[in-house]
Amino acid sequence: MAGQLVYVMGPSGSGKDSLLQSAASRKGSALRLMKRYITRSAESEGEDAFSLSPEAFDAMQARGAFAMSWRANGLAYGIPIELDELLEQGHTVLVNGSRAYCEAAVQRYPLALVVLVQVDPPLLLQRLLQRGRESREEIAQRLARNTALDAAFIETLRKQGARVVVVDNSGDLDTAVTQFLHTIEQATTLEQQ
Ligand SMILES: Nc1ncnc2c1ncn2[C@@H]1O[C@H](COP(=O)(O)OP(=O)(O)OP(=O)(O)O)[C@@H](O)[C@H]1O
Ligand SMILES: O=P(O)(O)OC[C@H]1O[C@H](OP(=O)(O)O)[C@H](O)[C@@H]1O
Repeated sequence: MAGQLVYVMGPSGSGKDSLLQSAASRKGSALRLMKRYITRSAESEGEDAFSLSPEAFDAMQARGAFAMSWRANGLAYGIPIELDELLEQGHTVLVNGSRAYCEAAVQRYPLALVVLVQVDPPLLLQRLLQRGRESREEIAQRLARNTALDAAFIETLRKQGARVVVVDNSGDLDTAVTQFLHTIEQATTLEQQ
């Protein structure tokens, strides 16, 4: 595949969606952002995703409509198979991924650039509460997930040969977007050498 997959992951509330939306909409950006299928009601605040029922999700999965899919936080997530077409065409494509699915993603796309978005832990809770998409109990469950998905797994990924970089989003979003874009530019330049 001639294109570059950029697989972005990180704790809930770390700013993956904000970062991806801002990066893809920066003036002159040629980046493509995959719109996800999520079994979440369309009324929920948040990213621009296709919302569907669990039954419809299963049917799509069965007919091979997803390039990648996973379940987390009581929801199912799917990345449309059109991802492969965009990569074949040579595009740089951004995907909002899951840490738990990362190893499988790298197995399927060994040249993927994996970006871990991090935020100082006290800020995470604050941002999730301010966003107000989940109940307090759901937020607590999302934070508890971080203990199991401790950043130590990054080392395991690197040992397996994956390209993993960290972007800190504890400051203002614009700074993180600039760092993110710089990282992608560097990775794609290196790839072409
Ligand atoms: N740098 C930032 N400074 C202040 N607020 C931010 C920053 N980045 C993101 N936010 C806010 O933090 C909240 C969480 O961000 P966002 O929804 O992008 O995170 P996420 O990683 O996509 O979360 P999830 O995985 O749960 O969907 C949002 O309300 C967003 O506006
Ligand atoms: O915890 P891990 O496995 O990294 O990610 C789980 C999933 O949860 C988040 O989605 P959202 O908060 O429902 O939009 C992520 O984007 C990911 O898809």
